[in-house]
Amino acid sequence: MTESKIDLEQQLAQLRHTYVMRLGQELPLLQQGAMLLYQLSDLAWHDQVQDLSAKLHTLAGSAGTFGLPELGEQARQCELQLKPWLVPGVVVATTEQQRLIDDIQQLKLPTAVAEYPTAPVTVEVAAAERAGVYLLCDEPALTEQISTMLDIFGYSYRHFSRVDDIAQAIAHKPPEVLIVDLDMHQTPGQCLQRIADLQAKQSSAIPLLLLSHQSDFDSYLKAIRVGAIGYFVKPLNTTELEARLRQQLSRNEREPFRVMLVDDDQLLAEHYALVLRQGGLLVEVLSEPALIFESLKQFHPDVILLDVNMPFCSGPELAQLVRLQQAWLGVPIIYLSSETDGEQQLAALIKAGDDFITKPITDTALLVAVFARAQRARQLADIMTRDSLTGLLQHAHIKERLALEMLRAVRSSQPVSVVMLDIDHFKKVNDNYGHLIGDQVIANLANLLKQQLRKTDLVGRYGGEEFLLVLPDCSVERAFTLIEQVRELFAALPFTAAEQRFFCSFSAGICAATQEHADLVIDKADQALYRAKSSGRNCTVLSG
Ligand SMILES: Nc1nc2c(ncn2[C@@H]2O[C@H](COP(=O)(O)OP(=O)(O)OP(=O)(O)O)[C@@H](O)[C@H]2O)c(=O)[nH]1
Repeated sequence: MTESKIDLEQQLAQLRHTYVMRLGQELPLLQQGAMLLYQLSDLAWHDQVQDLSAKLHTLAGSAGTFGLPELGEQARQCELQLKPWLVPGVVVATTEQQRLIDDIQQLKLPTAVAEYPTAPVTVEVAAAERAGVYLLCDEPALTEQISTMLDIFGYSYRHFSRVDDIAQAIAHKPPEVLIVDLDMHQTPGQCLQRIADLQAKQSSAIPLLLLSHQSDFDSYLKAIRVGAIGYFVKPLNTTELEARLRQQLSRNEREPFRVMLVDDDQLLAEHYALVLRQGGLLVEVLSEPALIFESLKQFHPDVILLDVNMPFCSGPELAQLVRLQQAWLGVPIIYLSSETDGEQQLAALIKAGDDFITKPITDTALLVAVFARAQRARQLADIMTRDSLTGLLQHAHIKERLALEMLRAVRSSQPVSVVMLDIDHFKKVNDNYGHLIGDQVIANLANLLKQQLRKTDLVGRYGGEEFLLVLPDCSVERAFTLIEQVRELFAALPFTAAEQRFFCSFSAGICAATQEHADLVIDKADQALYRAKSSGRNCTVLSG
């Protein structure tokens, strides 16, 4: 067992201990409160019913989370009995009240509280334990095409032309990604069977990218059944293959998903936060709803998890508040609530909010549910701000990010470099080889830029074949060396169209982002680019 897992279990056990201690004090108070029903009438009786209902609701939602599912279920049954009494003016027979009071007296802590069930929070196999890319292909031309792409983009890879050899290598050290040409000398069926045998020996499936000439439903189905995460129909588009490969390999570098958790029950909130953090998510717990806007601005969550029943300000009210501000319209709001009544759930969703997760929930189910929603939210946010051909930031968004980086640079006194980059004689590429091939050239340059620059650098598609780069903490001299390297790599990247091989190049202009307006800085980089074009293209020019 890893140290962090032991640590998690100790922390969860501590929280559970505190919870059980708290219940030891709260249950007798709840029972005394129920006895009061006999003595109260009218408004005071009604207030007491509301108070009991809220306490039973909280107990129903939390007890299961802390390993007391029977107690949670009993509390839920009591809450349901009480529900019709919440209607103003209702008359409740004494026998019915007696039954509820008896049931509430039955709510007890088990004498021997079972050990806390270990949280089966799954952790993926660390990338460091795996080798880079393995390629299985016995066709020389295709192998060369893929190897060139892998070389240029700097992937570490090994090539195999026999299944037996790759099986041995995998047994020694499995790769992070396996690329397989299904049209090897065996039939695709045989090849797939061998891959399935290899996958069966792994503790977690190797991500698989398959190449084939077949594009029927049956072939796709068989592919996903052996663990394919990508399927490429020939003739192979290496740009697409590289983009998928990078997506897969950069999964471990992706910024963690950010979750804001709003719950007035601190113990529960801490428990959920621990579980989510253990699953690799960044969690901010907010117990003071009035601070929501400040927290949103500072934390920028991918998902907001909201309790429904909170004093002073309910979950749906808080959700409506969040939706008042345009900036947070796209952030999904999920209610994490012990509300099981479908109608109440719908009423909350109609006000604001997107989904319900019902408490109690197991740790794994919580992690999976939140992870899936955060991932989807990040994907959608990307679609809204990124260009569909290249996955780069769109014109308006890269300009916005430049302005932000310039502000940050003032605070940190670090230099920011701005690069304007344009593909040379691109009109000719389109005219000679067609628009689709032109698109491929643009996408390839985008991939190369993403791959060569740092995670913190920002790359945008400024215009058709024009790119704007923002490089934080980077002097213009360093930016020059970096862009020259990318320029040389791009100029060496072969493209193929109708059996013809051709090469492209780009020109670039660089300037330092000083304390001017972002538009002026872009203008300076553009003038440097113009000078690069006039001095023969395929070169980089520094502004000033
Ligand atoms: N395939 C493709 N072509 C595009 C896209 N956006 C713009 N273009 C084309 O890019 C070409 C740009 O041509 P010009 O601005 O004349 O520049 P150029 O031919 O690259 O020449 P220089 O920049 O002077 O080296 C035009 O033919 C546009 O139609 C795109 O998304 N896809």
